Amino acid sequence: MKLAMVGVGSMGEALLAGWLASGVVTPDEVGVVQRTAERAAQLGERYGVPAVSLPEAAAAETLVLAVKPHQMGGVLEQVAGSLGPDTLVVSVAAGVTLADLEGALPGAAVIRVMPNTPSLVGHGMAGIIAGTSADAAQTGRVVDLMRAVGGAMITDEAHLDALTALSGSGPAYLYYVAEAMIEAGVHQGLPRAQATELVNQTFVGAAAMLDQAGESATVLRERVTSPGGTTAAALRALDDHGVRSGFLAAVEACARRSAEMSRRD
Ligand SMILES: NC(=O)C1=CN([C@@H]2O[C@H](COP(=O)(O)OP(=O)(O)OC[C@H]3O[C@@H](n4cnc5c(N)ncnc54)[C@H](O)[C@@H]3O)[C@@H](O)[C@H]2O)C=CC1
Ligand SMILES: O=C(O)[C@@H]1CCC=N1
Repeated sequence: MKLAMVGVGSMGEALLAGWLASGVVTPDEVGVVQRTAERAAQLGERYGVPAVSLPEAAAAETLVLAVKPHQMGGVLEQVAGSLGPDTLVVSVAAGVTLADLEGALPGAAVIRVMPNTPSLVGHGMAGIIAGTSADAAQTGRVVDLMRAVGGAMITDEAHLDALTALSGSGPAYLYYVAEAMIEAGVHQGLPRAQATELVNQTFVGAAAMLDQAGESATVLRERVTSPGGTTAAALRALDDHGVRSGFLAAVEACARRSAEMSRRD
């Protein structure tokens, strides 16, 4: 088996669907471990991937662990007993350190990844940290997997809390802003469906500009802001309401929480 996944929830399914859509793996090369037969059947129907046992998964070329952080201890214990000699273990869990993973799986090649859910549509962003026993070819394999569903950045564990606070949790901040803008449009008297279309497409357009226009966010914002015009009035209101410092505080809180989770015992 080329790739097995334990825990196919929000993040696991985003990765699985993205990888299958990209063709980097095919359904016959994949196995999923699920807790309920119902969910396993659903994934089989949706993606054509078979359910496998945990020992079978633990012998795969690449074993992706995508359970919640507090579920990881139990899963690692089970994996340890049947890990294949050449199996590369990839954990996407926040707050489960390389030391935790390598302590539970002595001698195993382990790589930590912090992905995000836009992997589902091929626009993810992932931070990648190789453990002490992972070689360059194994790291390259994970980089290829993550590039198949978006961007990938090799980093070190010291930067992972900050990376989590930007790209790991970041999509939620943008959805939050989108929700607030839609609500504001409704307050202005627009039908909700129209407000939603206007906001969603504005996000798509602004994201494409950040990606493709070759200009910084600052330059792009300045181009929208006519002196003394409507945008300047709006941005002034955002500053008056502390939105910029709200984002600084949010990123700090996220990074702090990520660090706390890594220290739990
Ligand atoms: N949701 C997100 O945007 C991101 C999540 N992550 C990480 O991904 C991991 C999963 O998060 P979510 O997908 O949001 O959680 P989730 O709760 O949606 O998914 C976890 C899945 O694991 C399954 N599971 C639990 N124990 C299992 C076991 N022993 N055997 C087989 N399956 C088992 C659950 O049934 C569930 O489907 C977490 O560690 C999180 O830190 C990382 C980056 C982004
Ligand atoms: O909220 C969380 O803990 C996970 C990790 C990054 C995004 N979601």
